Amino acid sequence: MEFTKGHGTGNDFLILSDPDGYLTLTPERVAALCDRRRGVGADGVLRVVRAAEDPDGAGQAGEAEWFMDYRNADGSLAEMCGNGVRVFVRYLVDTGLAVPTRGLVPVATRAGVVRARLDGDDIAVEMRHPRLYDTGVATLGGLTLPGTAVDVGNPHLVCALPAGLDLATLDLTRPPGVDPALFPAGVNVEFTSPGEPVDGTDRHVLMRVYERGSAETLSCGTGACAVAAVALRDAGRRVGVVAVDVPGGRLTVTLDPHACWLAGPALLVATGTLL
Ligand SMILES: N[C@@H](CCC[C@H](N)C(=O)O)C(=O)O
Repeated sequence: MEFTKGHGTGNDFLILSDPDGYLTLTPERVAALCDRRRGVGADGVLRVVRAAEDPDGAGQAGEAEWFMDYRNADGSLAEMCGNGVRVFVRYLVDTGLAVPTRGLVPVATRAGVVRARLDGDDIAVEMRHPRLYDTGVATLGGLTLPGTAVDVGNPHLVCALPAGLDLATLDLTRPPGVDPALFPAGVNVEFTSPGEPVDGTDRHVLMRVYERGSAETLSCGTGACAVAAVALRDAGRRVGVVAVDVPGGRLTVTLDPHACWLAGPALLVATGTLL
């Protein structure tokens, strides 16, 4: 079977084309493919299937031809992946599977239909509006960090570091502790520090993330949306443009009362054959 490798700000994906939905992807198979020593290596798998041919996508087939079947590196399913959608759309357009209509490409996901717009190397996607719904804490080493629970289609806990604690010093080789009663299905945990002002933006945030099902990654698009919403809330705002710097580069999140746009580079880098 052929595969394509792509990434968005270093959040990397193995893309498998399965238009008619014949492929059975077990969690074990996904984990083996994503293994960085024994497999191809990736933070997750994007299976490209016609929405009508997948039970999770069929209800959206009237709005989007293609369904993003996203799996984390450990084989678990996730509802949404912001960088994944952007790379998915790059694949659809580059392979001719989709042609933008009025500049937009719709994609069905487990969190509903989202729409993406192409702009050179960048792809922007209109995500679900982040919903800040609770408070929680993450524990890491000896630290207990208060945070905000945010729903972006998938769950997040955004924790601002206290002044003086350097983001780079966090040990994210192990999962942060969280309250399982607040996050029964697990959670992606973002750690943030304020960044220097960036022209054309209202806020600048530095972020590292420990992703549910994939461990620390170089970037997380839904995480950036969650972080942007919390940064604006903390500034007493509901709308604005936020630059979110992740270890893999920069994402820009634009929030208005009705929409949340996530923008950044999305690139395909290789194709190959699975043996
Ligand atoms: N990296 C993704 C998020 C992928 C899913 C996440 N690990 C989860 O389980 O919710 C992004 O760019 O949003």
